[in-house]
Amino acid sequence: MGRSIIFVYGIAAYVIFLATFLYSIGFVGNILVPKSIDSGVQGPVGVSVAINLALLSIFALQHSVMARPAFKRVWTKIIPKAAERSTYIWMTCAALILIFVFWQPLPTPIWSAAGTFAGTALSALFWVGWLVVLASTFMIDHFDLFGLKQIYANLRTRVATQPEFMKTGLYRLVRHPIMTGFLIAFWATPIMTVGHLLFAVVTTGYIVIAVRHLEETDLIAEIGDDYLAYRRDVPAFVPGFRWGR
Ligand SMILES: C[S@@+](CC[C@H](N)C(=O)[O-])C[C@H]1O[C@@H](n2cnc3c(N)ncnc32)[C@H](O)[C@@H]1O
Repeated sequence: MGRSIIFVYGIAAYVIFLATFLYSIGFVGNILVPKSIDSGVQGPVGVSVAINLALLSIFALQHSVMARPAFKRVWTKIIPKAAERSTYIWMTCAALILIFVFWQPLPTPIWSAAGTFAGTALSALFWVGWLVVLASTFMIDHFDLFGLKQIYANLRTRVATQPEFMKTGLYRLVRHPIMTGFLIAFWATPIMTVGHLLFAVVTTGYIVIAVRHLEETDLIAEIGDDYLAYRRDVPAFVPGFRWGR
């Protein structure tokens, strides 16, 4: 691939990511989008649960495999190194779009606080969650995380520098603020349906397992004692809450 083609490919990945990110907010929050987590007609419960679990598994598999250093080493023998992160973003968006299109609604409410103070507070918390996600991406390295740094450096015949290990800002409070933001956004809803609960439970399980057993294993291998000390001192997801260490 020529440098300009890689650049356009990476910019397109970022644009698609922005659209997918915005759609995710609407999908989880049942806001504005034509197809959301609770919209549509319910089918047989067993079939709906099986389809939804399959969709979430595809996302988890894509995310877990493509982010591993060993996979990247092999993968970048096939595709240009500068396009690796953008390709990861393309595939992440594809997995998310599959969820948006094929998700089966299970709209029976578990709790309903709409129109109450608690409901308003949960709606506000939902937005706080997404804001925490976005802000945290800028605290590590937003442009590296979404491949723009790599494609720009490549365009200028350079190699992008590695992002620094971050321990300040929200990363001083918790080790995984992006995931904390997602957890808040997925659970804070004025109306919790069976489908939404399935989504929240499965994504929470995946986040906890993947972060501890995959991402942190890679970070310890890469950073070593500095990360181990950070892990000792800073909780995983909830500020001041030691259980999440
Ligand atoms: C999707 S981000 C999630 C980061 C973190 N788990 C969170 O929830 O905020 C994954 C990337 O962040 C990087 N990362 C995780 N913790 C970091 C830190 N403290 N400083 C810099 N990069 C970090 C990982 O190496 C990985 O490439």
